[in-house]
Amino acid sequence: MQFSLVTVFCIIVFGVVCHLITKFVLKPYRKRRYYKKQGSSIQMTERFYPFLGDYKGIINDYQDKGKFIAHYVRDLMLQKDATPLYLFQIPNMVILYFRDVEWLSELNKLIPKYVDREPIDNSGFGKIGSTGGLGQVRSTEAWKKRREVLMKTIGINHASKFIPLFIKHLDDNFGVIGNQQEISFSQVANTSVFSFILSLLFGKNVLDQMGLCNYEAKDGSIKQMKLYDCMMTMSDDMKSESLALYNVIFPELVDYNLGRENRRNERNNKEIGRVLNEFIAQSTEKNSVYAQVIDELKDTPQEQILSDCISLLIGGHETTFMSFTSAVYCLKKYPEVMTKLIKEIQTVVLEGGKISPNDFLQNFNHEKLDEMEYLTMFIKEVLRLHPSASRSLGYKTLRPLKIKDVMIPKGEILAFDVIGSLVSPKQWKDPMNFIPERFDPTSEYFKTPSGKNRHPLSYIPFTFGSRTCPGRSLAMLELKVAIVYFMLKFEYQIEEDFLQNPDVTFSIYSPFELHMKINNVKC
Ligand code: HEM
Repeated sequence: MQFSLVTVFCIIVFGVVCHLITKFVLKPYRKRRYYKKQGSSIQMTERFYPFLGDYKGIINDYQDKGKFIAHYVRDLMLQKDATPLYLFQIPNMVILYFRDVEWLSELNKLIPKYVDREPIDNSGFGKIGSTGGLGQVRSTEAWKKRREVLMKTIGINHASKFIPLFIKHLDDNFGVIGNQQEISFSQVANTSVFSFILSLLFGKNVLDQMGLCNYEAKDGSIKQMKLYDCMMTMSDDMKSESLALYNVIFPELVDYNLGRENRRNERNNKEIGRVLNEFIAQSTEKNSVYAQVIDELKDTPQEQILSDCISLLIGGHETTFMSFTSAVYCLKKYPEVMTKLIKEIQTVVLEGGKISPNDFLQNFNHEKLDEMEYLTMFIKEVLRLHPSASRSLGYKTLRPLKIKDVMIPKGEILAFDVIGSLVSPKQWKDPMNFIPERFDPTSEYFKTPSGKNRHPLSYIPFTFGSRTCPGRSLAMLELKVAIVYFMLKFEYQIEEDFLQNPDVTFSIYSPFELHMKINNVKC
């Protein structure tokens, strides 16, 4: 009996070891060989490790040196031998990055019939409220209808009506800052954008009326926190867990909430859902996006609309405040750009001194924003060189496909390489230089280095096609308002070393925070 138990145990261990070796060594190597045979269109790392794939090399080269991991992908694009595709492999995950306009164009034709959304970001912040919201589900007819209604509610024709609400949230957070104060700009921008999006989605009084979350800390103690603080703390918890080696090797641990930390994250995640649900159940707000969509889509379950709104909250928060932060950083880094923007604010917004900054901020005239051509070019350049989302969400091939000369099997994860595409030396002159004029048709930088017109898919900070960012118009408006607001109100100073550090960027997962000193509060 004893012998047979030992035998069974040995067989099980042997089986598990064989399974792990197949899954983490043989299959990844086979996949690599498969794509190598597909021709020269696909680049992959030279240092590929059993069990770890590309992970170790990238961590060594980037994370450990305090650099932003996505710059690894961007820097590949700047190499002479850059190929249209890049294969990124970590143990249980393979992503084929598309970064050439012709290939992106081919991919676009296949979405959503043959290639559709696959939620692969479940280990990071994407997991918060991941109950199958707008950005996490397949492109069904029902999804399309909900997306249309949500976009109509937050889209450009309506977005300008949210300006007073946004200014109020900017005032609540920036208005308390005094002369000579040292601040974490990232923190203040983060809170402003989050509280605005939350109010827009669920109601003006959401922050006063919403209950507290019972956040479970690492040591098991429970802390009562406001929703915002809870989400931010959880975001940090989840980001650090998503980079933990055991979760990278076994993403199932995250999927099924196994392990102490993953279980704790899941409990905290549910707590956020509970607080939001409680608030919605007792809210009488009629003008919120949530209430309007409920009103229009009577047949759609309310939980679905709540999940969609959480998708908007998550999609529209970090991306936007990070871009705002990059903009303020770039203005100090490139003083000539700051001078041009100040001039435009003086002429267009303040009408050469006829209007005072205070008056303008109290009666924000959004039509003036449309006249600010330099501001628009500046924001476009910020989003090009500092995209806050460095790649698209995941797309999955629903059947084997041939794109140009490459056969891609069913079930492969594809992504738009946003950060790489935006510096493609074929499309952009001096791609690493910050030149807002490259969006001015009269500028020499408007064309490609070979003098042609740039391909429409060369500029993809929000990607394109049927799954493009639904919040892009709102985001552009928010950025314009926030930048003009900040410039009218403050003179500021950023440490020179930080300004000169070429690695600094503000993006999801980037390791930087912007600190500054306020030299003067102007109004
Ligand atoms: C500067 C700000 C923003 C940037 C750079 C940005 C960028 C992106 C990118 C790259 C994607 C992935 C698209 C794809 O997978 O092809 C995306 C998706 C998404 N974004 Fe944004 N975004 C921003 C602001 C917003 C805002 C303000 C909202 C909502 C209020 C929002 C909501 C979403 C949602 C819901 C998705 C998923 C779309 C889907 O799968 O159908 N984003 N965004």
